[in-house]
Amino acid sequence: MKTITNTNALEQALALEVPTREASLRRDPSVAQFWNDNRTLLEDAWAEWETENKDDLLVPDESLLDPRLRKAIKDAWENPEKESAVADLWEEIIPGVYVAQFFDLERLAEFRSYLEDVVNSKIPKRAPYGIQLNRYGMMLDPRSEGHLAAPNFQAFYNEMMDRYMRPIARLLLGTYGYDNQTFGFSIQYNPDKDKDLHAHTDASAATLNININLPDEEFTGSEVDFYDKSSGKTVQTTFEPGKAILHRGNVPHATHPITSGQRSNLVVWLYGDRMQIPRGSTSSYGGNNTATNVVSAEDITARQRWSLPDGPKDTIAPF
Ligand SMILES: O=C(O)CCC(=O)C(=O)O
Ligand SMILES: [Fe+2]
Repeated sequence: MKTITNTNALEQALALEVPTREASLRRDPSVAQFWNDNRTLLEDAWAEWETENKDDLLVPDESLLDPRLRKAIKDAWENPEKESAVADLWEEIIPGVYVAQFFDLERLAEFRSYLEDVVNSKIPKRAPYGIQLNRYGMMLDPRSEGHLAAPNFQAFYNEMMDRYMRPIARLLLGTYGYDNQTFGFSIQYNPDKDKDLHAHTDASAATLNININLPDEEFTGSEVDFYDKSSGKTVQTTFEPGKAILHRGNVPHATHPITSGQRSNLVVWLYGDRMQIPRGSTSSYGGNNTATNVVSAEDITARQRWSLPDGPKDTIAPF
């Protein structure tokens, strides 16, 4: 059997005519069609881009992450009974919302320059338009068309989701049973465009929102409010370089307008098969679900938390 490999996918991808922002915003059927029709071509183009530039491109991996977090995660995978050292790195600011250092500040500039290389590749990428379109963002998960399909990036993304986010969410938020599936995108706020995000909940069991601003990239405004349903209080958080917020998707949150500078974040989600999220969760966008088979968090062992889901990844994308 003859297999056809696309040897000039990169060239072809660069020649594509990308749907306009207007068409994307109005969810014109031609937009989804464009990304679907070109899925394989774009994936091939990313692979070709990576090979062609292998001498200059960073190979992103977990060495970009905070050393203390890395050590605690490594120890917990080796011996799940040591998982409390991971929990100790996260500060709970309200029920269901935690903060920790995620990226290593020493390495963040390298990762940002990698993302700049990604943008400069000019390979068409789809911006996230879940709740509002964020024109400088991109889709990270293979379930989303037009995603950042560079194989080395995908390896890093999977490592982040499988080795870090899922067991941490199980440990802190009790998501076991509702975290097999992954989703992710990046966003960038700036004062002229895409400056805020109105109040919403996520269609996720857990959301990990990681700031990737460099220490000299200051900004004002852009605080994120989280609403604590149990006390009726709102907690205001300000992102710092490399810091991550892990929250239950059902905690209502909203982003204040950014008033100067820019803020860049990676936002990644976990949820269950068929987009299930724990009972009682409702979401203002991206989902259609309520779950049935609630597993009590107390019945889950440390060994179960530090394990990979055995089912396949599905292909349904929230947006
Ligand atoms: O302003 C942001 O960083 C987005 C906040 C958000 O929607 C989230 O963390 O889910
Ligand atoms: Fe959100």
